[in-house]
Amino acid sequence: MKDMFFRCIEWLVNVLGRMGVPESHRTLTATVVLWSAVALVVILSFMLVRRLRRPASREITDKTEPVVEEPVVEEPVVEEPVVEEPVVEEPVVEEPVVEEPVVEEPVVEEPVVEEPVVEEPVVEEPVVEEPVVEEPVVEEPVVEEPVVEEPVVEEPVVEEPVVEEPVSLFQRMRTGLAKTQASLVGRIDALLRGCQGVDEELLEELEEILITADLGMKTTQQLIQSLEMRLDKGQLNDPDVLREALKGEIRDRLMQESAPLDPQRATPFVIMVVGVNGVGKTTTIGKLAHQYVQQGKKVLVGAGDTFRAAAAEQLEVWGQRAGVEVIRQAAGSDPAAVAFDAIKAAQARKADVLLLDTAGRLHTKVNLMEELKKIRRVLDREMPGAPHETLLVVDATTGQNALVQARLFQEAVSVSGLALTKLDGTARGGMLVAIGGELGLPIHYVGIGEGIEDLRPFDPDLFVEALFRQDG
Ligand SMILES: Nc1nc2c(ncn2[C@@H]2O[C@H](COP(=O)(O)OP(=O)(O)OP(=O)(O)O)[C@@H](O)[C@H]2O)c(=O)[nH]1
Repeated sequence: MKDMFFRCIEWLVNVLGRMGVPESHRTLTATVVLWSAVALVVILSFMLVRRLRRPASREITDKTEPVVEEPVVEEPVVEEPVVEEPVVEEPVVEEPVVEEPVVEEPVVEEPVVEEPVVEEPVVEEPVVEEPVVEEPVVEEPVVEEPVVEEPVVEEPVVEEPVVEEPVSLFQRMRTGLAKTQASLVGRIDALLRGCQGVDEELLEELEEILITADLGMKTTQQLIQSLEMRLDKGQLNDPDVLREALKGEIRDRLMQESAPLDPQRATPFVIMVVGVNGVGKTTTIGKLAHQYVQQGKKVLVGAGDTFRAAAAEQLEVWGQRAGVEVIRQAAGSDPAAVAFDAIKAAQARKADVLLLDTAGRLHTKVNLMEELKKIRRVLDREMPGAPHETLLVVDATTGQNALVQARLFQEAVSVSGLALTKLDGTARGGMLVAIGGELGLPIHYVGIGEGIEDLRPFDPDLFVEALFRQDG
């Protein structure tokens, strides 16, 4: 065996020599080749043996009959005693290994030629994004069912005619005259209540009540004299008759003097408005302007109160409310000059009515009265007969002082009529009768509030009824 091995080596060395392998490498190469061949033979043999053995085993497997699993009858397991046989260990005869001398030949390392790695370019296929085809959302139309509103059958509101006048005016008068009613009529009723008849003594007590209720001395005496005459004639035998007679006398006094303003008398119809500070002149002019505009008249307003700075502005406000033009000059200018401008403008613009405001500073009454006289002269010069009305505005809550004021203005500018303001307040109705009785002046208007509509023609009947009302 050994010889055969060395002979093979020799043979291989020769073959390698013929192949041109250098001598120094031949033996080693031959040894390696031979051992490799031996190893290859051994491996092939082993594989051949395994291949030959496999079919037999497969056949056995194929021929295996199906296992019929019989019911397992579990018999009692009789455990037999395990007789452990003694293991006879055979002596291992180790053959002596003959180590052959290893001839180490220098290893010639062949240069490793590394082949260049050719990296194939990665061709990135373009990602073709398929377009997302969004299916259109077909919104189904919301079919709103029509709300069938049942027709609201509004029953016709049958507005009953509200008879505002004279009811509301009467109510306001009643409220405004409550104080007078208590101090005058209330006391008269208390006096007459227990009386069986009417005599001089009763009339004297009545006289006292009238004087203290703002009717003034002169008016009171006139009234008592008239009642005494009736008593003498035997017409006053009952307290109720006396009450009705007094009521009639007061109404007559108010009625006698009352006369409506008549703007038809002249064009322009000039109304000069006078009165002391704060009685309601400007407000009354605004309300009057509104009334005339409502009647379809062309109205102009002259701001003759140049003394109080804010007076003209206040009048402008009322002018705007009523929709009329206001003729004015700077504060402090001559009121007569304003009167001149105003009447000229009224004539030029063919106004139907000219309302002229004036100052009301009573503390400089001499100057005031002179000023008012001058205004009158200017107006009369520009339009003979003007002013056609000189309206004295009196605050109904003033009492006896109103009578004093009225006398003053009457003397200076010959007042032709009255406008009684604030009758919706705590008016002193007795004073009204006094002014009418003593000065013989008609009461044209009453103011029953601060609104533009709150000016009413004076109605003596209504006034007396409100004053002499009996509660309950
Ligand atoms: N309750 C009530 N108030 C009134 C009435 N008339 C006027 N007034 C108020 O009285 C106040 C004075 O009114 P004005 O019109 O400014 O008085 P005036 O006389 O012009 O005053 P001067 O410009 O200072 O001279 C205001 O507050 C008005 O609103 C009325 O009839 N009833």
